[in-house]
Amino acid sequence: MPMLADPSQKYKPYTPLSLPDRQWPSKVQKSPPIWLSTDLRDGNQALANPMTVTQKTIFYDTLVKCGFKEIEIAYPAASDTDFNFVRGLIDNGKVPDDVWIQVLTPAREDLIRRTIDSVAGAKHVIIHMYNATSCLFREVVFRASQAETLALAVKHTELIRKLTDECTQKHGTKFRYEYSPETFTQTEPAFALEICEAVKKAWGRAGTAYEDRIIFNLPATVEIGPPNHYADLVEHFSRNISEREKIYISLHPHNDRGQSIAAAELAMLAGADRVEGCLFGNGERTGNVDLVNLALNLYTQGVSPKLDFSDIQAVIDVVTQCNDLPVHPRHPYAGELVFTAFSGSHQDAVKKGFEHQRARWAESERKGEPKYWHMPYLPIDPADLGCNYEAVIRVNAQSGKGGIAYLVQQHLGLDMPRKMQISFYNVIQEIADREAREMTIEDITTAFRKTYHYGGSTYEGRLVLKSFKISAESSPDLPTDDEAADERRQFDGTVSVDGVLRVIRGDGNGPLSALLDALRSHLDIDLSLREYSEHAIGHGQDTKAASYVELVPLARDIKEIRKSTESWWGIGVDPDIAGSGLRAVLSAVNSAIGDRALPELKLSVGYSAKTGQADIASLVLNELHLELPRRLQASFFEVVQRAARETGGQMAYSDLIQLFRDTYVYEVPDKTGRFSVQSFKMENLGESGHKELMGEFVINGKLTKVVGRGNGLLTAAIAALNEHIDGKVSIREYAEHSIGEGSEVKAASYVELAYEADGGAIKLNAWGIAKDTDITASGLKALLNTMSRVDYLHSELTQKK
Ligand SMILES: CC(=O)SCCNC(=O)CCNC(=O)[C@H](O)C(C)(C)COP(=O)(O)OP(=O)(O)OC[C@H]1O[C@@H](n2cnc3c(N)ncnc32)[C@H](O)[C@@H]1OP(=O)(O)O
Ligand SMILES: CC(C)C(=O)C(=O)O
Repeated sequence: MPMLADPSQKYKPYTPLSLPDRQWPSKVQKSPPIWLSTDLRDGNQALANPMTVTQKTIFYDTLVKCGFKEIEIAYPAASDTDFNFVRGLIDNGKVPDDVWIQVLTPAREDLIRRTIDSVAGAKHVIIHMYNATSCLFREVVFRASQAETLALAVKHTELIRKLTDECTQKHGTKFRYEYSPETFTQTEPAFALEICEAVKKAWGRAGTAYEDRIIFNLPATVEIGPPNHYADLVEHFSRNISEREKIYISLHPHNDRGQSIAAAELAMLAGADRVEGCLFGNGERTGNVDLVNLALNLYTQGVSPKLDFSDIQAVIDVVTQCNDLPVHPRHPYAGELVFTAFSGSHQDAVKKGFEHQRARWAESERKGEPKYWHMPYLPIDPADLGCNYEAVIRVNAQSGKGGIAYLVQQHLGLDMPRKMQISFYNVIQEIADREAREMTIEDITTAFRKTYHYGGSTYEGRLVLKSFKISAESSPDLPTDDEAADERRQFDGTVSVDGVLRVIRGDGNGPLSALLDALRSHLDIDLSLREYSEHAIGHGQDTKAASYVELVPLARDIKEIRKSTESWWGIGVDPDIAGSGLRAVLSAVNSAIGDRALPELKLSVGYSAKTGQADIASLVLNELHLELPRRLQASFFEVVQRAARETGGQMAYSDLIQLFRDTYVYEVPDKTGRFSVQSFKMENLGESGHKELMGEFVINGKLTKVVGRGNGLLTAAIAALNEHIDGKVSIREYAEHSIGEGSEVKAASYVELAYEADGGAIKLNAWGIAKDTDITASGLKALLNTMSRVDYLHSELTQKK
């Protein structure tokens, strides 16, 4: 049968109440009502599978934990399960002193007696009796007149009064009474008042104290009209019932029209003191009013509801398991999706909202003012309900850059610049579109890591920064009288290129352009810097720098840089700001080069070959793991050039490494045996910070006891050495680094000595190298190795003379 063209022929509208002086529309709710949870009332829960005693107990515990002080725990006469549940709570002392348990009974003597038996011995009990009072029910269900209906209510109220008095005398149980003219909203308002007046009189002991007030519960048993109608009926009742001060007016809205929340809120303004309902709106048919929703509506108006949903998920878990009904994903406050923004514009607003709020709250804190929640699209702070912000922004093909950037910020701590956000958004869009699904946090962070080669060895690109030094010294290749040269920066570093270590160097206006210069000259990578930004991550000692760069194809000038349509973004994080910038450059470079072939490290060098100092240093690094200081690279380069010239051309790679070992007596026996360390020990000399070295060195081939003082090991050793050699040595440069990791780690030391003899007639510089598990020993050995080299060079010089 189709829907009717004229439904007025089938459905009658509600009958409005004439209440021209209604007060409720201009009132504002400033305090919470008394809450009554009716979740545990049998029948009202209307569950296909009523709860077991265990489930009811778990639910009850949750209600107590949330702060309910009045809980309708059963319709005890309905079943043994309910009766036993009530007894169990009482007998096991599970009812806190400040909680009133409520039990429901119809107006039938046998059921009333069993109901009161069920609660005997409890401390605080509300007996709730109901009979239907509307015209429809009177005619159809009870076939009773108004007078008979009233008499039924009065008679059973009197019975309850008698039985509860007896119970109080016998067991000390304190009783309150609640009466419901069921189907109140369909009952003639005057008759509802009349029957309640009669019930009040029959009860006979309503007083003004909380414990003495009679409760008139005015149910919208079936929601038949709009919320304003319910409010009118409640205000009419509230204004006309006698001894209002001895009464709590309670609401019991159902949700047949989907307006139970509005009905409850307006009826509270109309004078109600109390609300009955269920968590998340469970209940007969469309449910009872949702108490969580109502409470949190008050909360977001700045009114404490005196109910605690700080861990709302725990409450949802209990309720869904006990009711075996889900909470809808879009359910106010509780649904899985209610704090979630999928669409780009919402995400953008939320992200901006959080940023704005952070600043606003800092200002409020400074001024000692409240930190008000004021967020686009989020009426409540999810954190107040124990939810984190993880679900606030979820990403699918409809999401925008703002949301994605927010997630990257939340999960990786990285605050991408706006243009990079757009660039990364395109990456995510492409994946979301291709895979036609929601992108998880993991999808997004993994895509970020892969795109920018960020976050550990798994995501490394082809080029990885291993070590670097930025110096302000002007390059030997640059004219030293050029003033600009002094302001320039020089990059010396080691970069792994497709797994092979390369020593590269370059210079520029700053560290980043110096690195780009190095990449250009050593690896034919031609890129220019277009944008750079940075921010700190973390606090105190753990602070790191995050840098972001945008690179474009090599451009001649700023105009060309700006115009470029092609660009690559990179990110770098490092405790050192220069390090983070350099890493960001390499991150972008890795995207720019893709899988393009890069010039390989040349494997043969020679006088005529184009191999430079850095290439030779790279070979030494790959073979011996030694990161030669810049000046040692230059020195060894000269040695190589000379050797190549002497052999008339190219030099094999293995010969070059052997040449290095022999030159610096590195990991080969010193054939002359003229300088070495046999033993040594160091002592601190009081507070001066000076040290004394005592030891046995082989000096000029003789085992010699030595003693020397200095402000460190090397200066003390130099002092000792100078006592036993012709001429004098002093340290020109010292460098060290570790080789390997963990327990395998070793120290490599490099010493450059300046030597002077024959009253200045002989002057020479020499380098020495040593490796040891102990950093002190490696330094000392390097010094003595250098002495061997000095000795060798000296004798070479003397022979020439
Ligand atoms: C609106 C609500 O949610 S009220 C709560 C609903 N919850 C329940 O009903 C709990 C579960 N109910 C039950 O277990 C049973 O109904 C019982 C045990 C209470 C009673 O069972 P029965 O005696 O078999 O009666 P039955 O279930 O048929 O109830 C209908 C009878 O109760 C009468 N009745 C209904 N409501 C009331 C009332 N508030 N006061 C007095 N009598 C009532 C009806 O007029 C009818 O009487 P009749 O048999 O003389 O025509
Ligand atoms: C018993 C009454 C209060 C009831 O549940 C209703 O009318 O919905």
